[in-house]
Amino acid sequence: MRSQSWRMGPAWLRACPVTWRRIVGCEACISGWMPRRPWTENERGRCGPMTTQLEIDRFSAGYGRIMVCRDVQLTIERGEVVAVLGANGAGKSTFLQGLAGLNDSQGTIRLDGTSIEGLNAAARARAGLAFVPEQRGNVFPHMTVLENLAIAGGKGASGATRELIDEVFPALEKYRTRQAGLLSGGEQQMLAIAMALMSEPAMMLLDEPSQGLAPTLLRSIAASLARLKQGGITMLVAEQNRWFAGEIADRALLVGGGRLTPEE
Ligand SMILES: Nc1ncnc2c1ncn2[C@@H]1O[C@H](COP(=O)(O)OP(=O)(O)OP(=O)(O)O)[C@@H](O)[C@H]1O
Repeated sequence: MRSQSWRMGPAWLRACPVTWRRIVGCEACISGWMPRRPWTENERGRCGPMTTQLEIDRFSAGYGRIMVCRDVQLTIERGEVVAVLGANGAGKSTFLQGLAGLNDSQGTIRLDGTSIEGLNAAARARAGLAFVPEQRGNVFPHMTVLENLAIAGGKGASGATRELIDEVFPALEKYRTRQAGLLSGGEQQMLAIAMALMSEPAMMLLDEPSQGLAPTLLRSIAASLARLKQGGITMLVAEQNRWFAGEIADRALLVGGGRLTPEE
């Protein structure tokens, strides 16, 4: 959907200098999340530079010599949200973990035009690929919400990032001094996503964020991710829940038989 604001004003106003963003910007730049740079309309009608975020070519991922996903070719534009759908055991997690450098993989991966396939998981994370795993417990249970965020933030996230997290996950704001282990499963999932955001990643890889959530929390996390999408965050989301994927994704790919194919 094309943002209404793009239809306003003369063509020369279709830039996004920060001082004008509340007048002429689209939802993505109003969040303040996107970096300052010359803007153009991209294919999806959102405000943002027309740049490729992730490029994968002849990419395979698996365990030892067994490649679960084979010969994947995929391009994801900046600000795009792509869902990877498939049944249990189809290879969704293996694909995401392969991109994050957590299993055995081969092929080309370019993040913002820079090749990262030779890097280990920590270096890929530093390069801007934030992985949020499927299992709960990827928070430090004996530390408070604030301490978890501080650890994830390293040298310190920007004010805009902290504001975005507070806005998208108000429950975390409410429980900031509570131990993470005392949060509900859904709140721990929110914290895990917020921790990934604290590193201000170029792109997030989310492995089944809907898993095990009650319907109310499911809607809440879907709304949070949709808000992050409005903020221009690029995401690759492995999912089994088609409703959830449909709420947040621009397009979907199906995993099956070791291949990734566009969903019709
Ligand atoms: N560490 C591992 N070593 C060897 N094989 C594995 C390992 N982890 C997963 N597999 C196998 O890889 C295949 C794909 O598993 P994967 O977890 O990627 O599927 P999935 O689509 O994410 O499933 P689910 O939705 O149930 O999490 C399965 O056959 C699984 O048994």
